[in-house]
Amino acid sequence: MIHARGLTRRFKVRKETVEAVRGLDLDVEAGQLVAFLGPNGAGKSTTLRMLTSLLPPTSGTATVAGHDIATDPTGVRARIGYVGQRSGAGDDHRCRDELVTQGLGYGLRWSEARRRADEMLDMLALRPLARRGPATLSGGQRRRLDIALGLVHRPPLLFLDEPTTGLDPHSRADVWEHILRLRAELGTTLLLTTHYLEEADNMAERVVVIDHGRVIADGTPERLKSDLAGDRLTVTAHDASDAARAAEAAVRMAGADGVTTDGLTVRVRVPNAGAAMPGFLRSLDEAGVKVATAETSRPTLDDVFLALTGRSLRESESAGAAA
Ligand SMILES: Nc1ncnc2c1ncn2[C@@H]1O[C@H](COP(=O)(O)OP(=O)(O)OP(=O)(O)O)[C@@H](O)[C@H]1O
Repeated sequence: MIHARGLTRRFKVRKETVEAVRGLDLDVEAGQLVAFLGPNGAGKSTTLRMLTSLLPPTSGTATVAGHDIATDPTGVRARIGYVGQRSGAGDDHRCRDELVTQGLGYGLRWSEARRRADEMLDMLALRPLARRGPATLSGGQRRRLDIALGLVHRPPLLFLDEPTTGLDPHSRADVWEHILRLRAELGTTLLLTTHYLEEADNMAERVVVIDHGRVIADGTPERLKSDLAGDRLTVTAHDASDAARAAEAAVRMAGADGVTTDGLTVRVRVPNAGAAMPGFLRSLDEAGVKVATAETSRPTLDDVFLALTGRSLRESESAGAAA
């Protein structure tokens, strides 16, 4: 559905050149739900805008839904939906009229445009709001209307740029429920961007991590976490000498990696925490180490980002927000 090679975009800002996307390769098969995850300014939106043919690449090539973004942008646009960060709905028309107008814009006949508009209103639970103007909708309802507008011509591929940013947790869950239902019912291939680690982890079957315009990791959330971050065992020792001996025992443990001590707390990365903990506790007991608490933890996608970049995605986000 998407095949991109060496996709690159530079911007000239005064005398400086910003390399927004650097040599991106990407293949997305039909039916996948792919999340682009990365901090502010990583190049996620720029990539989406190139793949949707809204922005020409500086170099590189891509075919999207079988059409070349450079030589056949019209062919690309007819086969995709794009929901940008800013709402595409105007404020002058009622929701249903917006949808019908959008359908007509895609070359549908009147009767077909009306039928599709009604179908989308039902699918995104907007029917009770059909006669309202977009300006009167809540953030979550408006996002659902944007998604309906992106889907009115039934594209096989839908791009969503931060579909849930700025929404409260309830509305985010609601938008997700609709996205997942659309996918199940229409089989739409979905490529979306998000800042929310938990969303990418829970909802996407494939996460493409982007940083400084490059893909730095690509895989299922489970795979990324086990390959790049690993599970963790954490024990809190009774006193400093116990902590030192616990750290020594951790270093000797088979498969252990990255032992750190913080006061009385010793942390160690292992491939499978559940399997490793009983043996670790036995070795501590044999060494006469007194343990106050012991716990296992699974890594998050933030641990993956940290392992890859040395930065936390959450910290990069707040730094970006403050900038
Ligand atoms: N039109 C433009 N002119 C100049 N620089 C731009 C332009 N569009 C994007 N950039 C720069 O390119 C880089 C990537 O921006 P982009 O919007 O793709 O990032 P992003 O990952 O989508 O970030 P966010 O999560 O904040 O939306 C940033 O440094 C940004 O400032």
